[in-house]
Amino acid sequence: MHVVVNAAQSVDGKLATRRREQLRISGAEDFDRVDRVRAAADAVLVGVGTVLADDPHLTLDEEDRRVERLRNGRPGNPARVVADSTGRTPTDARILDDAATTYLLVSPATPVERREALEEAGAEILVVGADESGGDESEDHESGDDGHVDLASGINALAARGVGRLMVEGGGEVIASCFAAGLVDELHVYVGSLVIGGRDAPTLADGEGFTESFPRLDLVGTERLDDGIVLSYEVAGD
Ligand SMILES: NC(=O)C1=CN([C@@H]2O[C@H](COP(=O)(O)OP(=O)(O)OC[C@H]3O[C@@H](n4cnc5c(N)ncnc54)[C@H](O)[C@@H]3O)[C@@H](O)[C@H]2O)C=CC1
Ligand SMILES: Nc1nc(O)c(N)c(N[C@@H]2O[C@H](COP(=O)(O)O)[C@@H](O)[C@H]2O)n1
Repeated sequence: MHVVVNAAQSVDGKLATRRREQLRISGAEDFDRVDRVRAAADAVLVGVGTVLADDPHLTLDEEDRRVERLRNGRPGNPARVVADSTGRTPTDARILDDAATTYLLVSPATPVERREALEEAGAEILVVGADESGGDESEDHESGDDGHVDLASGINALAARGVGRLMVEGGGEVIASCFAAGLVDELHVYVGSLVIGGRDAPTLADGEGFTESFPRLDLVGTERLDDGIVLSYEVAGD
């Protein structure tokens, strides 16, 4: 599995405001680049925090790209995936419409009735184990969260369904977990020319943070878009 993380942040590393409301950090040129990255992916993954905050659709904006995928025997849109330990995705979330397959990675703690309601709403439920290493409930900022799914197992389940290239769009908790589990191959960060500030605002990699064995990156590209810059990295080998 090849995992590509993409996010837009302010100069001070924030993905959104402390109110966790969606914020336009980049502009039209960068959204077109994001659409290209999505078009190359078999699936796009976000955390349920992003679903609750942004209600994203996670489909392609450009019809030409959808047509090209169909011509190549692929679904018009990449599949959508939510890391959603206890099935908190609302049944009327935009990602549950029929524009693409939507997988919810839930833990065994998700009640059966909740799983059935989400399936009824259009989701394919993949039950994967809980992450033993992360997800300290006591530190989970007012999220009502109760544990994290094991993303490595989730990725294996996706691979078994034909996903070979996964784009991770956020938010900060899920990106941190991907790095902590050593799953990331590429990182693309759009740095917008603004300061958001706020110690409680989400950053590119939240979670517990590293005190050693920091993920090291090789800077492989820079591109000026809109009024900001895209930094492209590959994750360095050992
Ligand atoms: N600027 C950007 O590019 C983006 C910004 N955002 C912003 O990020 C914020 C949402 O980010 P977060 O609150 O960090 O939520 P998140 O989207 O990272 O979701 C975290 C939640 O996912 C669930 N989860 C299940 N398994 C997990 C695992 N293994 N690791 C981590 N989480 C797991 C937990 O319930 C956890 O609370 C919103 O304000 C949104 O607007 C989100 C995506 C992109
Ligand atoms: N790349 C990027 N630039 C910004 O300025 C942003 N605010 C975001 N946010 C994320 O993009 C997703 C929106 O998806 P849809 O347009 O609904 O398909 C969502 O995950 C936002 O958090 N990204």
